[in-house]
Amino acid sequence: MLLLKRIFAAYLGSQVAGTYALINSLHADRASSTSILTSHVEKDSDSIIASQSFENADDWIIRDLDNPQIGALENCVIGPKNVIVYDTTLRDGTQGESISASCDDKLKIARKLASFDIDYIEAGWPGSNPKDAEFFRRAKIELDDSVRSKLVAFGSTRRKSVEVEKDPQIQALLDSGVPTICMVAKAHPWQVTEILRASPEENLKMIHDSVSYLVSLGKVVLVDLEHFFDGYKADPQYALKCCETAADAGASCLVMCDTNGGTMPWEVEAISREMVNRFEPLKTIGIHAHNDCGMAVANSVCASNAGVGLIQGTINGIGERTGNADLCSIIPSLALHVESGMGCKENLSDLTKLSRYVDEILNRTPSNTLPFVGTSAFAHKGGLHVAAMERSPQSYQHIEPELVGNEMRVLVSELSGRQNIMGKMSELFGDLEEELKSERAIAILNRVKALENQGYTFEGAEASVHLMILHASKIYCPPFKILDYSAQVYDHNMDSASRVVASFDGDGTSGTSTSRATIKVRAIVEDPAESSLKFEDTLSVSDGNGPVDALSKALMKALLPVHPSLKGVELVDYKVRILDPTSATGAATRVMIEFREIETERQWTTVSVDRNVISASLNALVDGFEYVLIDKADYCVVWDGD
Ligand SMILES: CC(=O)SCCNC(=O)CCNC(=O)[C@H](O)C(C)(C)COP(=O)(O)OP(=O)(O)OC[C@H]1O[C@@H](n2cnc3c(N)ncnc32)[C@H](O)[C@@H]1OP(=O)(O)O
Ligand SMILES: CC(C)C(=O)C(=O)O
Repeated sequence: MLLLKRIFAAYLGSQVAGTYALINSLHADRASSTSILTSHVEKDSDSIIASQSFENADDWIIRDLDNPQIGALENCVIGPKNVIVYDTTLRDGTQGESISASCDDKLKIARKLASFDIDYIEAGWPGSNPKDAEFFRRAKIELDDSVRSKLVAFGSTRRKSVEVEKDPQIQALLDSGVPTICMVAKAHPWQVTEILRASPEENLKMIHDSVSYLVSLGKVVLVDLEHFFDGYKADPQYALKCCETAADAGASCLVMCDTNGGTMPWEVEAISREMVNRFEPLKTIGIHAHNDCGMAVANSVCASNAGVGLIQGTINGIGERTGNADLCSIIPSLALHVESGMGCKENLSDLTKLSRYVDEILNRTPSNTLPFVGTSAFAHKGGLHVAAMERSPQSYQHIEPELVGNEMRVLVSELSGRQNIMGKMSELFGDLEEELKSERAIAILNRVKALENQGYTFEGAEASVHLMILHASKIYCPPFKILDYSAQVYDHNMDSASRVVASFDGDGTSGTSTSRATIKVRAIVEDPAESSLKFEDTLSVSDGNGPVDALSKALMKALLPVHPSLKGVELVDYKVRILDPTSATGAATRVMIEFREIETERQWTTVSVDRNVISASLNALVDGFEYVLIDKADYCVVWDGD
């Protein structure tokens, strides 16, 4: 107790009353957050005493949490067990190829990140373009004040021959109006002399002037030390000098950047440990890793293991070149495998939604293979895997998918075993007699393997697998079937504008081809007079942009009077793949069609293979319509013999 009093007295000295954290500086102890005591103290008051005893006075350091000029990031609890999550999707993420976000998009993503409780959201470079400046103007009004996340404006140190007060880019950072600023500074002597074309001393002055100016105006400043790891390896003294200059000027956090993404995890861990020993806990140490060697997540996790307190990254790993460290991997890895503390940990089950939302807003096709959040992250294909999963889900999963809001899936393909099919049968029919299930599963499995050998692929077409299982059951009756069909294409002007040569010798008119399809459908309908079901045949004709479009419309026209709910079904994708290109126009084609039901947003895909692309397309269309009707038809009839 006496010791504690002495430490506070020694450290507070001339300080004013305020909130202080007492932190054990022995890094080995950092894993335990009990080594940290935060206390509101009155100067010279005895009330600071906590009912804990402290063994070794020299191991304790006081951090002033009210004064950003001295302190590290506010309320940050450091150590491998606690991490501050810093998102740069809206800044470095948008530096990725083909990624562009409007101001509205950025606001939507910022709101989503805030609802996930990300600690810091780096939202853009206001000195770079009007859109980013507008973002900060609108964010002040449109982002809810109650969100815990802090918005960060990004910029660089002042230009080499410009006074800091007159640097327009620094002014834009101030104009952003946010209290937290992150600025990039060079930390590699070669980069300074060759790229900035400044002297090493000039660079230090640029860092000092820029940080101290912003801090003097009350800003909390993080410094992103560009090329830090390469700089540290080339000239550790200079890299550390850059850090010390930033720290002395009042920066709260020093972020080590692996800008070129070429540093290995063991190097990151060793250098991070040096930095933590030197600067923590008075300053927070952070990491910003790029993925050029595919090491960005590993590097970030290793840095955390060395005691780094802040990790920068982006959602889905988007960013310059091969991207940034993916927060969708780092957050769950640290939360679930390292058991680190994080502000957003409670929202972990929303992670998959967050990942897909960001892709949707940025108009990107989500990558299936993303760890934790991809649709394949918990998809099981190999027969042995699926059989083992049936006995215990732990056999081939590192976590329960629900923890990150994802789901387990079983794929059916030529690599399946009985269990892949039996699982699907249980989903469809509930409890079936085990022997019957196993017998049928083998028959279905053999058919799957034979069809995949012909070019079918079932793992992306679960609706077709579902139908195959139903059709194998003696009691299933499809709600309709096609009795016959024909499709024609008619063109009376081959010089129309749709030919590439039309601009030379055509008459410039638009395409003149017409496609027409005729289809005869037998559907099961209710007979109100008899209170029973009966078959009804309909012949329908439709024109379309091409023969497949005409067939799709004719089929819809025949089915709608019987099944009005089909009105809400649309085709969202139609893929054709030639399976044996050497057969040229006579090649077998695989058609995959993706459907969507607007009301429920349910999506499903069907597959068919045929040497005739029209037949393959019609079969996939029929399967798609049949699949959606299964849930809606509550009857079960056997066809009358034919
Ligand atoms: C590692 C990173 O990802 S850092 C972030 C990178 N992001 C971006 O560049 C996106 C936003 N950038 C932009 O909009 C523009 O590049 C701007 C507005 C910042 C600057 O545009 P311009 O004034 O036309 O400069 P330009 O893009 O050619 O950059 C080169 C200048 O920046 C200076 N510069 C580069 N890094 C720094 C730095 N850390 N501190 C100060 N100046 C720097 C260079 O010395 C050079 O100036 P000089 O010609 O006087 O020597
Ligand atoms: C500005 C910093 C953080 C950066 O993007 C990098 O060094 O890669």
